[in-house]
Amino acid sequence: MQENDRLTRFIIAMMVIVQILQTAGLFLFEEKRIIFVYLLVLNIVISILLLRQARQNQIRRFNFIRKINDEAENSLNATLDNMPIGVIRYTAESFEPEWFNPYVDFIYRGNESQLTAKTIQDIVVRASDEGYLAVGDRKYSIRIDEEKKLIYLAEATKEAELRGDYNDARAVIGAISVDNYDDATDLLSDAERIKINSFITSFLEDFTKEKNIYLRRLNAERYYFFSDYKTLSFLMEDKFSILNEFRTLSAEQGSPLTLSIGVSYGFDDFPNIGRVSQNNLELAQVRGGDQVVVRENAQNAHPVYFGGNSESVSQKSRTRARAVATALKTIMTESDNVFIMGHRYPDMDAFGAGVAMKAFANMTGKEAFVVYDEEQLLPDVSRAIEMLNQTEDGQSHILRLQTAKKHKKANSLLIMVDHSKTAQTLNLDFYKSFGKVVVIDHHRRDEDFPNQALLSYIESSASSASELSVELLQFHSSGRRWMSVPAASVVLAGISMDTKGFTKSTTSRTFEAAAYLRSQGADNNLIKSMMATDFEDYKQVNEIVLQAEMVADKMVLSVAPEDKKYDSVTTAKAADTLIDMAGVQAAFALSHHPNGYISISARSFNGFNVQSIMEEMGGGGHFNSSAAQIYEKPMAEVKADLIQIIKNHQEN
Ligand SMILES: Nc1ncnc2c1ncn2[C@@H]1O[C@H](COP(=O)(O)O[C@H]2[C@@H](O)[C@H](n3cnc4c(N)ncnc43)O[C@@H]2COP(=O)(O)O)[C@@H](O)[C@H]1O
Ligand SMILES: [Mn+2]
Repeated sequence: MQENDRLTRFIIAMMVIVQILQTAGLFLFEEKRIIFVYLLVLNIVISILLLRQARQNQIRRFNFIRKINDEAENSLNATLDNMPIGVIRYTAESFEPEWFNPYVDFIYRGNESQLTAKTIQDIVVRASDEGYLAVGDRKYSIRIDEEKKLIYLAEATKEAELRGDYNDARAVIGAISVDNYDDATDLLSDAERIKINSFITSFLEDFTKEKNIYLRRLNAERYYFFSDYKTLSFLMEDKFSILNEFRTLSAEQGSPLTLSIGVSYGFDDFPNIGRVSQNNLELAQVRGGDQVVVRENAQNAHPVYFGGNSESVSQKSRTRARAVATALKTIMTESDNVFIMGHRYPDMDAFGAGVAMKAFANMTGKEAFVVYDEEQLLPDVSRAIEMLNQTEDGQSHILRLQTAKKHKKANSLLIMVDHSKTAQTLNLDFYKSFGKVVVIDHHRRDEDFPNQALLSYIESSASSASELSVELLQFHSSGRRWMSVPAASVVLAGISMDTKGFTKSTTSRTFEAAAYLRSQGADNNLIKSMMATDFEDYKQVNEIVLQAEMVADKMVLSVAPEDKKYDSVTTAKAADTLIDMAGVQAAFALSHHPNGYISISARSFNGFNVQSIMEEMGGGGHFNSSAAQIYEKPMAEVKADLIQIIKNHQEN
């Protein structure tokens, strides 16, 4: 601005001088030639002066801009050097640090962690999770300039603490149920019952008091608690060791009590947090009890399981069976007809439960059909169908899928037996065509549960789905005998298969169900001929058994010859055979299945949990009898993975 003023003033002064000199020239010189020369010289001098002045101005301006630039650069460097924000530039491909300011040095000075490509990759990942970078006891917020590959780190220890406090303050509601309370106290004297009640109450009160948790007793077997997420995270880190303590102490008291706990948490909507905790409790119970299920009150939140380290305790209560039988009668009465379907490749238990539920529907006055698929028939079930087909009722009501579809009406009811995962159902399209579904199962409930289920009777402590179905039959008010001798025999064969001839997973209820079926005419000879093993099948089972090797302490594993394929029953029978051998606590049989996957059957006894091992392999099942199907992996890799998981379980 000053430069411009100076130039303007200089030009005005020059013009005034030129004007004066020209006027003076005109008066002084008379001859035109002299005047011309005079004016020419004057113009040249003036132009030279003007040009000099303009040049000087330009130099001055350049110097001024350079000075400003130098000052700006110095102050930027000073800012980068001194500002309390870390700036890191990294390479696009390898995340190597390329340049960083002194504050980054300050962040890492005296700390074990160093700025490496790995650290930078972690920082970039954390930034997308809206997380903080922790270095020593300080935390830094992260901003990333993706385009310029720049990371900005600003001290945010306080902010992170506040955010942590905010999350830690989330409300937690829990529901606790004492498993097996009715059965454990049924035959006790009043004094003994009071002793057990006082043990439960004082155990839970001591525990919650120590952890600063609010506890409320609803009745002898049901409690609720209220806390915050900080306390819950301690309990989760501790893997809810309260389960083990309670189980051990109650065993010392002489009663087989365990706890099931459902927990949920969130910021608001307390009624829903309470509802989710209640659902989680039910999930813990149907998974077999002695466990905790934690799930946040948020859409798509997944449940986290703790415990489940003891075999299912008998939780079935007659009250529940009666209530389910009553509700089922109502649902059936409101339906046009009833279809019953087992899992894929239904076994004798699935088929037996189907036959029993058909009898239940008939007792309710409804027509019912047991559905099978010719492409998915096991030999024993095939023999059972043949036997039932010899009766007129069997011919018309044990139906192939295609025929069953013709009988289906808009208001038909589907009963899923011996499974609760939709992915395992005999035919997914047929299942999807029903608006009303009831589930009767003895497997632990998991995700992939039918969302149109009106009612479920799931008891993982029951020996079989056939046992559960018979229990419902017993609570049907109609006293008439509804089952033919072959039908009662098929149902008893179902219980017999899942209990390996009444030698495993039996309770007094199993024998009550068997006695009921005998009273309906179940015939041992029919059962034996249905369940007989073919000679060829027997040889195949032995082929697998002969490959057995001990892979860890009391752990036997057998891989079937790889050039042959075996159905899942053969593999299951091989595992059944191996678990009966002396010194074996868990047995695993692996084979190539005709459907292209590798099937694993796992069996155990004496408190070893094969369910969690199979869950890690992507399958599931029961504590003592589980399986998995592995796709697109070579046998050697599946075997190595399995051995590693077995060893990890043994170490823990
Ligand atoms: N992917 C899975 N997810 C969850 N649970 C699974 C999965 N795959 C299997 N399971 C369950 O695991 C157990 C054990 O299965 P398994 O295949 O090893 O054994 C079942 C049958 O193959 C077997 N079986 C059928 N007929 C006979 C027979 N005549 N003799 C001997 N064994 C036979 O018995 C098991 C049936 O068990 P159930 O369905 O629980 O009644 C199993 O629970 C799968 O559902
Ligand atoms: Mn079963």
